[in-house]
Amino acid sequence: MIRFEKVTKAYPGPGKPALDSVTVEVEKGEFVFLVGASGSGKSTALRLILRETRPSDGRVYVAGKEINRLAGWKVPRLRRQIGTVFQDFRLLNTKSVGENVAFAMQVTGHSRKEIRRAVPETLEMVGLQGKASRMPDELSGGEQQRVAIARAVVNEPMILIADEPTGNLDPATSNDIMTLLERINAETDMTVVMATHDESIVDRYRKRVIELHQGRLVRDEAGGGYGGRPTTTPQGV
Ligand SMILES: Nc1ncnc2c1ncn2[C@@H]1O[C@H](COP(=O)(O)OP(=O)(O)OP(=O)(O)O)[C@@H](O)[C@H]1O
Repeated sequence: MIRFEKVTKAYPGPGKPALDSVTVEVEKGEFVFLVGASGSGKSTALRLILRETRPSDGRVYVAGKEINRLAGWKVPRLRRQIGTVFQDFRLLNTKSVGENVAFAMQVTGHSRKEIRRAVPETLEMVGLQGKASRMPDELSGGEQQRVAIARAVVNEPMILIADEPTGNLDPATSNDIMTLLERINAETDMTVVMATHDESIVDRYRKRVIELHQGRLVRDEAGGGYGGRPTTTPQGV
């Protein structure tokens, strides 16, 4: 579903590349934690998947397409296949909960009938039934993140990218959000890539762990915890 082949990303200016010859593959339906210290290249990897930036070298494939070769007009179609969730929720604060979720369907050209059906269904799936007319600032952080997740999945993307989704939440609420992400992954077979610093989450949920260190892939371990041992053969080559 996602494949990096010797991907290097160097931003302009001096210093090491943000990603340095990373080769890794994530299959459809997997749930993967992407870990590493601040500056290790996690956000860069996620931005490459979304084609918000392009590799300096190597190839990035998403759903069988090499995204660097994708024509500009096809990028919106690629992005429609990818739902995104962030630490800071990024809701539209002037729109209600229901409108936030509906908006994601409006911009992708769904009919009003489809939207009327899917929005309540999705809000129920994330545990927000009855809250469609609330405004985001009337919700707790955990509830706001549920709205963001509903918005990310309402168009049934193939991939869900979550960049520190529990970063602003207390431990109990973080666990609720993890339970929800796990359920979405299990029930829909959506591929989930979650960048996180949250050691307790990584240790508790025991997913595949991909670890970056200064732009290099140093660990790729099924069911690994946060502090597993780096592999001695970076890139697995
Ligand atoms: N737009 C940019 N221009 C120049 N350098 C950048 C840019 N974005 C990131 N970098 C650099 O690339 C490296 C990797 O950054 P990146 O944001 O991918 O790391 P990260 O692991 O996501 O960090 P964090 O956990 O703090 O979000 C860092 O050295 C960073 O300073």
